[in-house]
Amino acid sequence: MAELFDMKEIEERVILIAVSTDDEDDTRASLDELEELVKTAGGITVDKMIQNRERIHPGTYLGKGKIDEVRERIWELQATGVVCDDELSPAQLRNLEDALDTKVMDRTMVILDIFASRATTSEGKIQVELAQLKYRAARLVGLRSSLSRLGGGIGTRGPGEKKLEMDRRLIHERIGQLKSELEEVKRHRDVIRKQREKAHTPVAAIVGYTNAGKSTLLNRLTDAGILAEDKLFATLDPTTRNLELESGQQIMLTDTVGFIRKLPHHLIEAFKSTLEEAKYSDIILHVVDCSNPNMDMQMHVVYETLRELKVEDKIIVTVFNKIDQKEDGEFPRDLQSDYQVQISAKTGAGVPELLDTLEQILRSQKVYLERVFSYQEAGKIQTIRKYGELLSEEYQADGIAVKAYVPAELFGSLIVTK
Ligand SMILES: Nc1nc2c(ncn2[C@@H]2O[C@H](COP(=O)(O)OP(=O)(O)OP(=O)(O)O)[C@@H](O)[C@H]2O)c(=O)[nH]1
Ligand SMILES: [Mg+2]
Repeated sequence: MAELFDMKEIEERVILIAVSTDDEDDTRASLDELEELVKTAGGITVDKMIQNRERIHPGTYLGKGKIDEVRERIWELQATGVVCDDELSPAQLRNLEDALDTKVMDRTMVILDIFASRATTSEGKIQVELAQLKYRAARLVGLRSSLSRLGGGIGTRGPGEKKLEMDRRLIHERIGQLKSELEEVKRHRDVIRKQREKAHTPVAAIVGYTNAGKSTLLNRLTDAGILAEDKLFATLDPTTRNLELESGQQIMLTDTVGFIRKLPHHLIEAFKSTLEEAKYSDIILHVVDCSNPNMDMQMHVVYETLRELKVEDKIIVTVFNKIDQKEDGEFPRDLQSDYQVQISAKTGAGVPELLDTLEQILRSQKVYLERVFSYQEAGKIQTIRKYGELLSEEYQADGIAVKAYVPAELFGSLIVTK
């Protein structure tokens, strides 16, 4: 699919537009974020305009007066297009394009475009293409009437429409094909997950708003060598690395794609198997950029998205990151989570506390075991060493006295004498 902003030709200079239905500060923050998204996608923002309205205009997104104003600004600034901060309906897109006589894009298109340029693995590419096609298929239905209008009078099927019928069929065929490819990838993922479960290695998923510092944290903890950038959606594909804690306990850490407000629905659907990494984890590490003025809203979006993905009843550690950059001395709080730590993934401050917290959680999920194992049972002590935490072992005449924390599911097999 073609790039949204054609970087090879002249610069794309766009005006960002939003409709504010209640809190204007919030709309402004959302527009600032859209500017970042546009920049990441290769475009330049030349102006930002907000219309205060009771609700979004169902036919044209903006009201008539504002449309005239925007048209004038486009001319003054020689803008090449506009980007709306909400996902437009097919009709809104068409009407606004007609009214402004310029290229109209929306937030969803920009996000899809960034995802498309970031996807590197075949899974990522399949997921992006699927999301793009679904978005496009919906728009084609809308475009039909306008194109057939071009084709001829009432009752004549215009050439435009015939082509669209064909496009639509091809698109649906391709969607079907992509879906079955995704199924295959998913099966593979399930196999790996089962293996992990069998190995009794706990998994922690690193989630959070885009640009919070998730990849930087994983790199800090495991030398994962993942690209961490001051750009939105630097990471699309999940990376998993093993980490050995001080007690010898192993834990798998998975870095995931970041969340953002108004994350397009088709993207969530297409990226479900990637986003679901969090669902199959034992612990959620929620990384929050506590130097960001919109921290509260970002945390809210993360919780909402987790709910949407049905990630429930998990132990959550809120990792307040970038404390090195936080200006006020206030202590950030998250009332929704069980554990909280403050760190700087960049400088390493607070990381030992985070590791301690992980040990503490994993230990609390284990049961205490104190028993004398006969010498024939020495193999079981190996098992404890591997999956649990061996506190002490003492060689006595009648066997080996052991004190340890072991995973609950192994407890039964360790106390029966064979
Ligand atoms: N000052 C400071 N900057 C940080 C810290 N942690 C991360 N960063 C910076 O924040 C930016 C984003 O970091 P990433 O690790 O790529 O963030 P991410 O959450 O993985 O972002 P996405 O993959 O895009 O969702 C980078 O420029 C990092 O260098 C920190 O503790 N302090
Ligand atoms: Mg990342």
